[in-house]
Amino acid sequence: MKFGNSPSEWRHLLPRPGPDSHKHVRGRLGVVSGGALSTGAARLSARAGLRVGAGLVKVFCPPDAAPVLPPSLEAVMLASFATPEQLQALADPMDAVVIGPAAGLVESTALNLAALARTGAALVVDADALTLFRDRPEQLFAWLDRDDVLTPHEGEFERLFPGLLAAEGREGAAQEAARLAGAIVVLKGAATVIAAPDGRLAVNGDGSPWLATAGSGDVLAGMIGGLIAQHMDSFDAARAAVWIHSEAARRFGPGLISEDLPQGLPAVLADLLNGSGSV
Ligand SMILES: NC(=O)C1=CN([C@@H]2O[C@H](COP(=O)(O)OP(=O)(O)OC[C@H]3O[C@@H](n4cnc5c(N)ncnc54)[C@H](OP(=O)(O)O)[C@@H]3O)[C@@H](O)[C@H]2O)[C@@H](O)CC1
Ligand SMILES: Nc1ncnc2c1ncn2[C@@H]1O[C@H](COP(=O)(O)OP(=O)(O)O)[C@@H](O)[C@H]1O
Repeated sequence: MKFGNSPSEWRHLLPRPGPDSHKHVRGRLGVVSGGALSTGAARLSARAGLRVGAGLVKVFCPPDAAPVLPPSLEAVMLASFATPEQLQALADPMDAVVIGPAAGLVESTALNLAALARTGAALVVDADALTLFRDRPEQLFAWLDRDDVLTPHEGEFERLFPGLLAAEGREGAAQEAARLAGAIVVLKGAATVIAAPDGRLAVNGDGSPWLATAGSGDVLAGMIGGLIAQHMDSFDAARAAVWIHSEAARRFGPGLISEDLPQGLPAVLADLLNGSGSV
């Protein structure tokens, strides 16, 4: 079933806190950080997850990053892990976890992903956690559930699904990739295609070119994770996040850097939830 991606299709599904909500009820998001020199991407994801409404966001970092992160995290919580088993224990209470942004193209990233797959959390798999599996995509797919989300740009997509884009075009390739992976696939680009293994397909055709800046994909991964943590269906979370991300960039315009995106989200969300403004 093919959808467009106008807000009228999903705005009624956006989460909002009720009078009895507390932070744990609103949704818990985990974000796996890279090492001491690679923490920025996880910070972007975490901040975006909080801004999109997750009640609690925790960054999980390797021990060398633990002294680096606290000065740049305020509302975002922090926990360090030394082994995949420790990461699994930390992630177990989470509703969703983002892994991949600046995670490193090292085997520990694969082991960490396997550990997360043993938890009940839905996974958002991006960047290095995609590229790492370029020679063994079946291993990644075997660890995924149908509510997990892969967020490749075209380069990452080609690494996991060689030749599929050229053979099928963007929509067909995303659909086939979702079927092969058994998970939601968000094929990013000027037009972003969101495909589910059950055949649902949405095309977000009006992406903002101001998003062509380092780290904007890390923000999107955090937004998708933040909406899933709030118990939104993963396909709807992904297509809503893609639209909101692009709208925040469009409103900011020239000079946008990825740090600006999370702070642009409240105005877009307010217009969506209140049914006002330009949306
Ligand atoms: N704040 C931080 O800490 C940030 C940290 N980050 C982290 O840095 C790490 C490495 O990131 P990265 O950019 O080098 O890896 P990646 O995107 O695979 O590019 C490698 C090659 O792929 C290609 N390629 C790229 N995009 C493409 C596209 N859309 N469509 C098609 N092809 C595309 C392109 O090849 P070319 O076309 O130049 O031959 C490019 O040279 C990673 O861990 C990431 O998470 C970033 O998130 C930024 C913010
Ligand atoms: N020209 C463009 N028009 C619209 N959206 C774009 C354009 N270029 C990039 N984007 C969007 O910006 C984001 C870039 O993500 P990604 O390539 O993973 O960057 P990073 O790894 O630096 O975070 C994606 O959401 C993509 O759809």
